[in-house]
Amino acid sequence: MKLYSTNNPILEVDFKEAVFNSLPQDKGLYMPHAIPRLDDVFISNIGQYTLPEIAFMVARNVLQGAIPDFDLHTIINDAINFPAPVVALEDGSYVLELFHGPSLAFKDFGARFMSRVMSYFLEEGEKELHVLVATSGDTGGAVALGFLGVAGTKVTILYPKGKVSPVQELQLTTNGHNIHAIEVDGTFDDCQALVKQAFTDATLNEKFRLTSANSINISRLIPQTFYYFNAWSQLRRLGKTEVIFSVPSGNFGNIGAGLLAWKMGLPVKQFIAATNANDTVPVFLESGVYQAKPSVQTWSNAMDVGNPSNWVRIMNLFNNDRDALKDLVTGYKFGDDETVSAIEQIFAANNYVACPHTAIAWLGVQRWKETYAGENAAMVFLSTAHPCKFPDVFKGEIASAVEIPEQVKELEGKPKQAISLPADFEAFKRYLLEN
Ligand SMILES: N[C@@H](CCOP(=O)(O)O)C(=O)O
Repeated sequence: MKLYSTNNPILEVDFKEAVFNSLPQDKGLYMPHAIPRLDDVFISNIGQYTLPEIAFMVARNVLQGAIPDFDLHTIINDAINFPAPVVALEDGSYVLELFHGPSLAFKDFGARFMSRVMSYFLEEGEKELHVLVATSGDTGGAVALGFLGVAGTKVTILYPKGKVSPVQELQLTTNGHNIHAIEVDGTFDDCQALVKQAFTDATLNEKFRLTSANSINISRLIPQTFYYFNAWSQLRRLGKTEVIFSVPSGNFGNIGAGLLAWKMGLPVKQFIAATNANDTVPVFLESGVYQAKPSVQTWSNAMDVGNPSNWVRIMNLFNNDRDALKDLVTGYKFGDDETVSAIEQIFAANNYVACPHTAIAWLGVQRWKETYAGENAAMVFLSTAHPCKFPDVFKGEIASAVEIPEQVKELEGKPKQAISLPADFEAFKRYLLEN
């Protein structure tokens, strides 16, 4: 498998180098030179395969031998050891539940696969790997659990102070060992900018072996393709012949993975990129003007991203042709009031509690159905996080209906371990050098 930089199409690095570098020096993002189509027979018969079997076939197809089959099997069976069911709702739509992993968010797919791949590639006696990650809520917890105790790694998580939910904060800050947390007085975009700047800083790169666990790292994105294929497998078993995915979108890694899956031959009729008030992409799709803007805080905090990192990858997949992209991707934006009302409507119609991000994806389905009356495709909205991560959002009987999983109960009372920093690169750099 060879990868290029979105800023330099003739660059060629192998998978291991892309995983450890995270970002090319030219500040582009790595993309595979070839995204081979999966065998048609496999896709036609996908309904007979399990999630780990699908994950293996998909990973092998894209990695092209970068990890030998036996080792890839081991990595996948260890990493993807939780289900991702498609659940039919009373209103005729389907919810793809991606929150059954240890951190209760879809990020477990990427973080667990990535940590095992890095550990596989790390050789004994090599310099410690310093993993930097910015989070607006869910990535941090998944990365913390994915890397906790992984020999030869040290993780630093940056999160925006006061802008993640209390459960998310506990997931990030109570691990100890090789996991360190910094609360940054700023937004997620500030955290992401600090991490990106660290990769281009000569002193830091001399002293540390830095890598990123955000979806800018290609090894985070590949495993997120697995659940799209697995959803299609479940829909085929239900006799469905067409699918539309509505994806709650912030940093655009999730929908980016869906588009990679589509490139590999997954027959998707349409993707809906559903955002909150952080609407950089819907505005671009509508107007052609891409204007990154400071993120604003919403109830769907993990999607509070004003400058989505993966957008460049998505444009690249479509040769920067907005019209071609618009044939497959529709952008919708929804406000907090609509989100809260969607949570109430979903509960009233289905007795189902959706987290705010999930509710936005459901709203995407509703908007599509209003626009295209008589749509026959299965409408699947992605549920990216367990509702218990957002207790402040729910009231009354909805709040009472939220089940609290064991791993959240266990977090109660654990002391927060985080240091505070301003959104200032020199302060961050000093912290890294002194610690
Ligand atoms: N929504 C994310 C933001 C970081 O995105 P990533 O997919 O690049 O890790 C979060 O929950 O932290």
